Amino acid sequence: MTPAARYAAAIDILDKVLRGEAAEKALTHWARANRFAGSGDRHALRDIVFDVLRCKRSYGVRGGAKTGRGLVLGALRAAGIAPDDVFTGQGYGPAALTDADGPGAQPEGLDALDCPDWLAPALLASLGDNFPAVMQTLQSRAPVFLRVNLRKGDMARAVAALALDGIETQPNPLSPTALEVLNNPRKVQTSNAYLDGLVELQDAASQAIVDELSLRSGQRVLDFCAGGGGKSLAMAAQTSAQFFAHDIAPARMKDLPARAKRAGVQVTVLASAALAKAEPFDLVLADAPCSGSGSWRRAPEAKWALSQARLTELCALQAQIMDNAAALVAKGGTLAYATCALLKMENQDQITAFLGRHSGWTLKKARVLTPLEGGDGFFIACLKRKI
Ligand SMILES: C[S@@+](CC[C@H](N)C(=O)[O-])C[C@H]1O[C@@H](n2cnc3c(N)ncnc32)[C@H](O)[C@@H]1O
Repeated sequence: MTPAARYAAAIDILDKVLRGEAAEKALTHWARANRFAGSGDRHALRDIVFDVLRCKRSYGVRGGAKTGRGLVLGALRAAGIAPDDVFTGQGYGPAALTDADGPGAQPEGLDALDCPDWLAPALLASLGDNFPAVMQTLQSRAPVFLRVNLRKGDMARAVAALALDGIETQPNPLSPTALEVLNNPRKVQTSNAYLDGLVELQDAASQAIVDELSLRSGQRVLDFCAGGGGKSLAMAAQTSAQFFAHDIAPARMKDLPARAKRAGVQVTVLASAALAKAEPFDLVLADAPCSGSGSWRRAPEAKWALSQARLTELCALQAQIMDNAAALVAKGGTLAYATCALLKMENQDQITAFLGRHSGWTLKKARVLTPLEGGDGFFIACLKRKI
């Protein structure tokens, strides 16, 4: 496909996304209907669509319309690419520009930051002076990070193994196990280091959160909201403890046994009904569902889809999950509450409210990471239950 044809396809896909279809689905449908397109075209198209969605608001202003065509026009203007070179009306490219497309405008204020109006006060209150810089960081693609599985080898071995497959990496200061992928990120999942379980795809801040848990051998550890099991695996790679994974939606954990096998670690999957028999645990991690505001670079549609009603619902669910998880912690044990959210109401305020609801718990430590540190935005707090 020519670059112009890719932009034309992106316009069609973006129009579907604007009508409510999920971007991943729209991209998959497009690929099925256009089997001539190779993987290079599909990847390039995906990059265009997600780059645009991150900056949907500012590109709409630059392009003069909140349509697929307007957004792509805005993206080209923002990147300094002459729109006439793409909107040629030739071959499979988008129709030539007319007066109706208009000159667009320079985005300012919340337009320029790609920040939803209703969320700006809460984000500003949570991020303070960092608000503009964080919002600007969320306009760009996230780096790709790997976690080196110390059960299988050290950092030097992982770097060398990846280099043999043409993947250059460099250690990242967020975690002693984190490597940033510098080139060929799409080769990772077919590399020997990945297939042998020496590395796993995981955001560096997500790894830093696990580093905060001070895991010790012999502990019984429950990942209460395990999802795909990313944090279960990171925890199990750190020490020889007994690791358990649970999620209210067990299907989310379906790949966990195979991933644990590849990583050379043991994680026991527990159904909700089995929790009562398995408790108490020395450490329960509650990596709760949240706004995902710390990972909007990876999932930009979530930024625009979040509503006040959904946020209120999430906050109530987070409080309920903390209460449920706390009931599973042994006396003297730890409840670790984590989110990939930037909002205080999902983070520090939840801890304050928990301590107000429950006596006999103390806050041992808390850490806030924003995308300014390089990885996703994350929050973790460790609460100790009295003996
Ligand atoms: C942020 S995700 C977890 C991500 C995962 N820990 C990881 O590192 O890949 C939150 C998870 O919480 C689960 N969840 C939602 N409500 C829950 C509940 N009441 N109890 C336990 N898990 C719940 C969701 O199904 C979802 O998989």
